[in-house]
Amino acid sequence: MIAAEEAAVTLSDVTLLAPTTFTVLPGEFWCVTGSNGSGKTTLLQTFLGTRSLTSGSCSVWGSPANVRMPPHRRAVASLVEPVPVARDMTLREQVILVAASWYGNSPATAERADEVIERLGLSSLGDRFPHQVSSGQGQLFSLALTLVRPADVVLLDEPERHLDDVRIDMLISLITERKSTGTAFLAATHEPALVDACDAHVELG
Ligand SMILES: Nc1ncnc2c1ncn2[C@@H]1O[C@H](COP(=O)(O)OP(=O)(O)OP(=O)(O)O)[C@@H](O)[C@H]1O
Repeated sequence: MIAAEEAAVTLSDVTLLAPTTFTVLPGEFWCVTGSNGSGKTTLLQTFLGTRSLTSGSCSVWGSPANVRMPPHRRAVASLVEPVPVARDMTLREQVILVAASWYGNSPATAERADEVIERLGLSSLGDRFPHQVSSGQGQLFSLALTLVRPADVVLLDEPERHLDDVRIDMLISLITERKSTGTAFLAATHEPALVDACDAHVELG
């Protein structure tokens, strides 16, 4: 489903991503590991299509990753760059809005959004505004906005950011359930629990 073939990024004489090759199949959860500065975010950006490769290739469903192409944007959900949020809408309203933009505005869509909110432990905070939650709760909100939409591939950059062990377990169980429906996950992480839960990982650096 997603494949890197000798994918590399250099800027002048700086190596952002050394040549990297791997393939993630539908329904697989892969982690990208490696020390700080080893190129994990850069790799996710190349699959997102926001960072150009200097050699090799990164493809989604056999096509080069290109954020300008609607089929690519439809296939790929991501929490790599900060997710834009509205200050004047509650968390629940925003998750429903994203779900409705993909599934249409219906009671079933609201139920779908509520389920993601509940699975990420945010039910009691649904009526709050983004500036009224903690850093970890804000991270869960960003994950809810990312996971509520359909996607063939989900790219996550350090999804464990600000989360405690209980919330990391919640995230793992949501990923595990979603991958069983065929969605592929690629997560850059420093979190051992995520690496333990994944099907395979690629180590950079
Ligand atoms: N715009 C840039 N110009 C030059 N070098 C850059 C630029 N952006 C990133 N780098 C360098 O590219 C390398 C890879 O950065 P990247 O953010 O992909 O690493 P990372 O593995 O995600 O790190 P971390 O674990 O700290 O998040 C780093 O050495 C970084 O300093």
